[in-house]
Amino acid sequence: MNTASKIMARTLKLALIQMEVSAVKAENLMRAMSLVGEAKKQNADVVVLPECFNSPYGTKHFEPNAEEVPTGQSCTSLSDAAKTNKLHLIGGSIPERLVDNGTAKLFNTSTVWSPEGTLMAKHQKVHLFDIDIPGKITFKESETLSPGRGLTTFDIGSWKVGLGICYDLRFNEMATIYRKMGCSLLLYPGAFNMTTGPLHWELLIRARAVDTQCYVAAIAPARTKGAGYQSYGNSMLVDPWGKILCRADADEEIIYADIDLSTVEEFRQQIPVYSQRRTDLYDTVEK
Ligand SMILES: NC(=O)CC(=O)C(=O)O
Repeated sequence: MNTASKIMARTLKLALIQMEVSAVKAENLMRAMSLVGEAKKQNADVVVLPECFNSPYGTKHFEPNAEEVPTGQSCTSLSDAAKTNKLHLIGGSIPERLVDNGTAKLFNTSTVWSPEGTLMAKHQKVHLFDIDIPGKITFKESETLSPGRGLTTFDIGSWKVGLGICYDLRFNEMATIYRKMGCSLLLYPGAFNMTTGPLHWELLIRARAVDTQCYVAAIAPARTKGAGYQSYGNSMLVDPWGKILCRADADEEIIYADIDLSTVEEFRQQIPVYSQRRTDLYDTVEK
């Protein structure tokens, strides 16, 4: 996109990077930067990395890999990659260390970078992944992480984008509020697992798309043999009709799709559920 079309862009080419993540941060950063370069060669306008792209996903990995935003090593690499390739880059997520009232806290944080390499937005995972399915998976992000306190939107061309991280995808109220704020695209870097992923991942992504009449993308790490947490993978982008436009399997892959604001507008006109809501009978938070 040149500067004029950047301001007005109604169509965008998205690249979702389902990358392999190892225990070596420097290796992950180099791999991510090289994959962003590859997406640029395919003319992507917006590139999205997965949740925890700089270190394995797991409570014991958060503290040793945590960095300050935006001064840490991972943010520096993301800023450079966005600037070098002149594209919008959503940096999946990283463990963020933030000193709050003299106390150091950790967050699961996604950063958004402009084609000039500046930080446009940051989202701290709002809903922490605390679940207990006996014999299958017990995970308690709240043992090490603090929950984010706000919702996050940003603009690319004519698009307002709403950002969430993984477990945030399960909360339809959050997506509904993004719709009320004017979003047409929702992005969820996320790492579902082999218990919840097969049944819920696609279902939730398509449900959020149809509920909000937005494009919805979810971007996972690739599944890595021997990793403590097995990512379901299956990154995908779904249109407002609920149709899957592109989908990865379990391995490392970049998937691409073009999105068009006219599709959002037409669908919203054809099935005008938003204006048909009976807010006299029920409502979520009004914006
Ligand atoms: N990892 C998550 O945050 C969420 C997840 O795996 C699930 O909801 O299932």
